[in-house]
Order: sequence, then structure tokens, then C-alpha cells
Amino acid sequence: MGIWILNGQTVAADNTVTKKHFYIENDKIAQVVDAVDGSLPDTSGHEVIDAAGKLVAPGFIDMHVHLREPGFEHKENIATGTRSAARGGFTTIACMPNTRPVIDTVDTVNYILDKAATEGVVRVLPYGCITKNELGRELTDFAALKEAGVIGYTDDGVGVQSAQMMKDAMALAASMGMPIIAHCEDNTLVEGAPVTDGAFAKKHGLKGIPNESEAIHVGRDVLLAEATGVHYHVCHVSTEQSVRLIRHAKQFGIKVTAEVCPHHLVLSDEDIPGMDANWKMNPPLRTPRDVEAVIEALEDGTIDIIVTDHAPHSEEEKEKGMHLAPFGILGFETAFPLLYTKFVKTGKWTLGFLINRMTQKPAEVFGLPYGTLAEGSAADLTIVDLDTEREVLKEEIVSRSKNTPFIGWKLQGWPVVTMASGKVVWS
Ligand SMILES: NC(=O)N[C@@H](CC(=O)O)C(=O)O
Ligand SMILES: [Zn+2]
Repeated sequence: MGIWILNGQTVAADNTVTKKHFYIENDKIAQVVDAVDGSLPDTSGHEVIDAAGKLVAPGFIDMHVHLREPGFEHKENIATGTRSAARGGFTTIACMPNTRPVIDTVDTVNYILDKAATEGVVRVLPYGCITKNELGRELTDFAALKEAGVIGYTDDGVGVQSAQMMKDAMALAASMGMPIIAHCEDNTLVEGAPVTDGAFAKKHGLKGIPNESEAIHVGRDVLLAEATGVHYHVCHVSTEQSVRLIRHAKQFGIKVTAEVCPHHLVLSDEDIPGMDANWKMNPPLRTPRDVEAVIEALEDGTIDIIVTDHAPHSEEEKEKGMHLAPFGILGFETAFPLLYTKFVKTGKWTLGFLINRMTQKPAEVFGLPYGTLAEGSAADLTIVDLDTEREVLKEEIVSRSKNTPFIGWKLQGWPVVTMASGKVVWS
């Protein structure tokens, strides 16, 4: 017995809309049929999901998430994090290694893959650390980590401060055909600042995080990527200066790709209502000029993909206030509705563009066989109700943490069924 998904609207990257039926058998899309003139396939003996009037998209892919396990299970674990992902329509997620211990050994990679297989509901792809303990002093065993199943190397949460260390990492990764994923931040420029250097910092007398703290690493690293030939991927781009450097590097033929988060596309520092740490994340919300720059960069292909940087922290931790609370906000459950409401509903982007940057494009950038609804591919699908407006309610958040600035926002574009590897994991 299989599952028929009937009469869903699909939308291609060029925004062509087609109505289709999908037959799911085991963990694969076994058959895709054009739904012409109300024709229906023979569904007898099979389960049926009626997708009429709904969008059927490839399961969303999120290449930057924090699942917090092992070590910070009071914030999130693989079971709760993957369920939160499923509610957001994500079926493949790549988890960052800033756990405790960090993902710098084969044992920790195995631990995560085992947990994901037994307790997770969506596909989890781990990154391994660039340096041992993310301390920036000594490279990890790249070959052993690759063998264990990591999809790239990153010290996310902290920037690799030494240019020589980064160059060595890139040379080694390049020799193995693996990417380097960089959290770009020069520590000497950011000490103790909780928000960006902008209007909010000025108003509250706070030290600001300057744009250069991010862009200096981007500039350094595109040169190192050129020298080593590595695939270099920039995490959570937030500044106009970084955009400029990436655009220039791409024009020059350097193998650089980049990601942006929904909050950096939708919010600026001028939206921060007060000293509330649910508005504190790294990189911080930047100025309206930076927001314009990252939007334009995503539109013109300078920035390749959208990621959430899902970064759960407990309420006790966030209640420590703007100065002491850790950086980070939730991402999974509001990402698509936020972007759909802000950019597609208003006619700024096509639906096809948004879907592409959350599915096919991330798959392309990281060489993954997902993000497609083609026959024979993994049965990862997200069915979305584009019409019903709903409020973001704290009590409905599936993540173990609740740290989001979007509570109370009224949004459209809610995933109603998420299927991962042929199983319904959210409805
Ligand atoms: N983005 C954040 O504000 N925080 C992340 C770390 C990171 O992605 O840099 C976290 O681990 O909490
Ligand atoms: Zn980061």
C-alpha cells in the first residue's frame, strides 16, 4: 500500500504552476501524474491525501541549524528539533557542531547520526568542526570526519581567527572535495556588544557590533578560497559590505556561495522594540541599508540560499537580558510563512523563486540529491496552505525553546503536511 497525494499545485523555479498527483511508495516518489481535466488515478487500496487548493513543494532544506544535542538538551534535542523542523516544512537539515562535546570526533558524528536515525523525524546531515573544540588552534581529522559522514567543516558559533589556520583548513578540504562553511566574525572588533552598531545601540547607549567584524572575514576568506580552490560557503550574511565582497569574488570566478536568514531579510535594528533578548542574535539585526543589500543580493544570486540558523535557547537564558543572554533565535517554524507573507504576498518575489531558494538551490550548492519532486527521488514533500492567515502562538511552538521575536505576528503560508522519506511527520 502506498500514498496518493492528489491535485496539489506545484510551482517551478520560473513560477510555472502545474496541478499534479504524486504516488509515494516506501521512501520514494514512485509516480508523478499531471492532473488534467479533473482526471484521477486509481487510488484503490492506497492512502489518499487531498492536496486540492494547496501548494505541494519539495521538502524544504535548511543548511544551518542548531539541534543542541549532545550537551544542551535543555534548549533542544534531536527529537524536538527535528519535529520543529517538520512543522516548518523542512525535511533535510544540516546541524552545526557547536554542541558539547563539539562535533570534532567520529564518536560524536556517530552519536548524532544514531540519534537522528532512532529519534529524529527528518534527515539530519552533520557538519564537523574545522578545529578541535572550535578553539582555532588545531585542525580536526578531516578525513576521519568525512568518512563518518559529515558534509562539510565549520566552527560555526565562532570565527576562525587565524588566517593561516583557515588557509590550512581550506587547502585540506579542497584536496578532499569538501566545503568550508564559515561563521565570519573577527573577535577583536565585537567584544561585549549585543546589537549592531546602529540606531538601537545609539538610543540605548550600547556598544555596537560593527559591520566590518563580519566583512573582514569574508574579504580574507574569499582570497584564501581563491588561493586554495576550495568551495567556500559564507554563513548568515548580514551586511552590505559582505555582499559587496561576495559579489566581487563571484564575478572573479572564486568558488564562493552564501546564505541569508529570514530575520535578516525581514527585520532591521530599528525594529527592536526594547531591551528584549528575543531580538538578540549573531550576526545581529543590521541597519535598514544592510537589509536592503541582503535582499538585493538574494534576488541577484550573490546570496544563493535561505537558511534559518535555528538557534534555540531556554527562557531562563534569554531572561538574563540583552547584555548577558546568549545570541540566537528560533527559525524553523516561522521561516516559510514569514518570507511568503513579506515577499510573495506583496508581489516582490515569485513563489517559484522563494521555493527554489529553500529547496533546489541548497541541494545544488551542497551537491545533495534532494529538493526535487521528480519521479524516483526521495519522498520529501511539504504541503502548504497559502491562504489561511494565522497568528504565531507561543503555545503552538514545537521546539523545546520559545525564543522568537515573531510571536503575535499574523502570517500566511503555513505548512499543513510534511512528508519525510515517505512518512507524514507533521500534519
Ligand atoms: N546565530 C546565533 O545567534 N547563535 C548560534 C551560533 C551561530 O550560528 O553563530 C547559536 O549556536 O546559538
Ligand atoms: Zn554562526
